[in-house]
Order: sequence, then structure tokens, then C-alpha cells
Amino acid sequence: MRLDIISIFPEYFAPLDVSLIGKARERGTLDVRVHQLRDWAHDVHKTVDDTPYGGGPGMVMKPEVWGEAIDTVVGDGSPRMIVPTPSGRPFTQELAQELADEPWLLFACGRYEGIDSRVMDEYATRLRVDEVSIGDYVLAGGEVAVLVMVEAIGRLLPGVLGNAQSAVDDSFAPGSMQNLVEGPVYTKPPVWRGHEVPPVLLSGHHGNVARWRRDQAIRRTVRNRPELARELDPGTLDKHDRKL
Ligand SMILES: CN1CCC[C@H](Cn2ccc3ccc(-c4n[nH]c(N)c4C#N)cc32)C1
Repeated sequence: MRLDIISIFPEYFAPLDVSLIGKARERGTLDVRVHQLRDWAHDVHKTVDDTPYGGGPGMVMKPEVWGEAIDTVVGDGSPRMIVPTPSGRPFTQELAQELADEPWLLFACGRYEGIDSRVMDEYATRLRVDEVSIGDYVLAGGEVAVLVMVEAIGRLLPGVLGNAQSAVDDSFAPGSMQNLVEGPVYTKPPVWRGHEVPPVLLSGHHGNVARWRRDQAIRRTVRNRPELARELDPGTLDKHDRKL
């Protein structure tokens, strides 16, 4: 997979040189290219923003600069263009999986009050353009959102997670734990400051361990994410769990 990222803060993406994503880049599983938007601003100050039409606070990113940058990066190719914005469609595990199946993604990182909307209109005529939000809070720009999305997408690529870390059992992945949040995890020592590891986890009985883990995930989902719990199949929350 090829990932292109256009931003006025390319240094935000140094974390993509380390850990899972860094190793995937070394192996060639991921080809990440970060571009400085200001390289396509031609005035002496490398200006990328201007005052908003209609008035209002802040500045808006200029369409001309974005157009030259995207034209250069895209060439005659056809990446899927992802534009982080608080008003976008929610970024979910399902969307992460969908994007992980794409051969080429282009992330456009806005700043200020956002990118002139005509940029998205222009490229929607020839590319698939998705405006995406990572959550219901307001960030100062798109860079952090891209880091979140690249990690969530990258870990789903073949070979990125070792067998010990398979994404198959992810909380929100299809399967028995779908739409359940993660349960508690434990490691050695068996007792730490008087806190014991739940005995079932030391039993070696894989069936009991699996049932216990699912029960704990259901309890935590009911407690912390009632909106998810309501979506669970009735069979998931048997009468025992309903009392949770
Ligand atoms: C006051 N204004 C309101 C509009 C956005 C302005 C800052 N900004 C500029 C570009 C940009 C891109 C993404 C996000 C963002 N915020 N929250 C999320 N979940 C996002 C995502 N994905 C925020 C952004 C601040």
C-alpha cells in the first residue's frame, strides 16, 4: 500500500518511522510519502491560507496551493483521497478495514478553519473522496487524525501484526467479539501488591478462559458503552448478563 500525506507540518509524521508502521515501511509493506504543502506556495512567504469569504474567525486554506500539490502527487493515478474533518463520516474499525484494502491512499491534512471546499469538489470529479472524522471533539488540524487512521489501517495489513497480535480478535472486528470492547488483561506475577490474577486465567482450560474473557468484555461494554450493548444480539446478553 502507498500512503501519501500532504501537510504544512510534515514533522508530525515522524512517529510513522517507528514501531509497527516503521517496520512495515522497512519491509516494503507500506510506502509512506509525506509532502510539505508549502512547496506548492510560490510567494515569498509560502502563503497557504487567506481570510474566509462571508467573514468569520480564522483563516481558510487556499484552493490553488492544494490543487497544485494534489495534481503533482496524484499525477494520472487514482488514489482514494481522505480528508480529516470534524464534520466527516465517523472513522470506524469497519472503515479502517475498507481502507486497508485500498492500494493507494492520499491524506489531505487541513489546518486553520479547514481547506476551501472547492478542493474536495474538484477532486471528487475524478477520485473517491471521503471526509472522515476520528471523533466528536475538535482538533487544531488533520495531522493527529491521520496518525490515528494510519495506525488503525496499517495494523490490518498482512504481516504487520505478528501472529501473537492478530487483529482477528480485535474488539470491533467481525467475529465473536465484534462490537464488544476489550476485556481486562493480565501478566506475571500471579499476585501483585495483594491483587490476584483471576484464577480461570491460570487454569489452562481454554474453553473456560474464552467464556470468561467474553463475559468480561460484555460486562465492560454494558458498563462503558451502553449504546454498543443495545446493538448486541439478544442472545449475547443472556438473562445473567442483563442483570449486569
Ligand atoms: C474551530 N475550527 C472548526 C473546524 C476545524 C478547525 C481545525 N481543523 C482544521 C483542519 C482539521 C481537520 C480535522 C479536524 C478534526 N477535529 N476533530 C476531529 N475529529 C477532526 C478530524 N478528523 C480539525 C481540523 C477548527
